[in-house]
Amino acid sequence: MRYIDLRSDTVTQPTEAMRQSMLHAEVGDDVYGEDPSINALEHKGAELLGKEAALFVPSGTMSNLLAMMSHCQRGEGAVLGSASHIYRYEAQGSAVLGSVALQSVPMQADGTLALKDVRAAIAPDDAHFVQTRLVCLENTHNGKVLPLPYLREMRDFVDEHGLLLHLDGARLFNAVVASGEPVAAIAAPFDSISVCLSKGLGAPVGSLLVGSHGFIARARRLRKMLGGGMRQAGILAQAALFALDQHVTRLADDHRRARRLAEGLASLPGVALNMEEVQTNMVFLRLTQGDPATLLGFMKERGILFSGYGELRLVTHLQITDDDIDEVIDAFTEFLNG
Ligand SMILES: Cc1ncc(COP(=O)(O)O)c(CN[C@H](C(=O)O)[C@H](C)O)c1O
Repeated sequence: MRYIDLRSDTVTQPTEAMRQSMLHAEVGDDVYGEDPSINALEHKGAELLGKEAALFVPSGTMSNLLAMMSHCQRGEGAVLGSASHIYRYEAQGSAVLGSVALQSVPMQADGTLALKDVRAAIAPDDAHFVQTRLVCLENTHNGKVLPLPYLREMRDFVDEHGLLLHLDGARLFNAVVASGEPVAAIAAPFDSISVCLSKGLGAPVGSLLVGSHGFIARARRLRKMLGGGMRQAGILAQAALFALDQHVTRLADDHRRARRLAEGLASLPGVALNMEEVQTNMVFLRLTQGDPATLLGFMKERGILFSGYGELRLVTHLQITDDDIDEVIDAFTEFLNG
């Protein structure tokens, strides 16, 4: 059975054209630095984001972990949003494996961290406290694009306080397409950026961690220590190169479909949905009538999957079509008009 799978853009599958590209990838042993496709991808990633170097990493979670461990020594602290992926959905790996203290602050409705909250979280220079070293942002956050002026303001803030700045840019290219800003402009304020290739871009595996030569050299050693050294993974890197060439501008289709889905659902009785938050490929909604678990079961019977409890999340992506959007709106209408 083919599902209309709106659980996440992590479910994207390689297209036939991408598979053909993968088939002919040049490969080598990446631990020796000899995989031509991985080297090409890392070079392209660094160049695109305007940084010195990049590292191909098996997952976004590992990419963020390497950033935290490369920036922060054992016992140093990182300030990040309490609803950020690094804080909530990466098993606190930075703390467990990297001994980095995670200093969470509230996230504002638009996905930003209030400077006053970040300032308050910075530990005083006193042996009773950790030494705060890093601030982490997430763009997009729950599908919302962080404004470029805010990113530049945060850069000035961390410079003022002698801190470093990391971006969890799992959906960076969604932010690029939605904002119209060049990727290098969005990346410029950050010391390091993690970019997922396996979400909306449609590669089967992988992320790129981008930063300075020294930072990436440390991250490369830590990746090996964590067992992330890869051999002939150029097959995967070639998919990512294909995605960067062919799947960036089409993210606008995902955004258009998400907006159309949201507009179709927002008008239904029993749905609470904020259209202003539908900025890229994610639609969040709450039911004001009916039980979310009952809805999820009703939808699954009709071959429609999405996630969330309380607040529901529907994510459009490479394999979601215009007809799928119509079908989902019709199914919601049937459920809510009972
Ligand atoms: C902002 C951000 N940063 C990092 C990651 C981790 O990427 P992976 O480790 O899954 O490759 C994710 C994955 N997000 C997944 C999803 O959205 O379905 C789940 C929640 O882990 C993410 O959303």
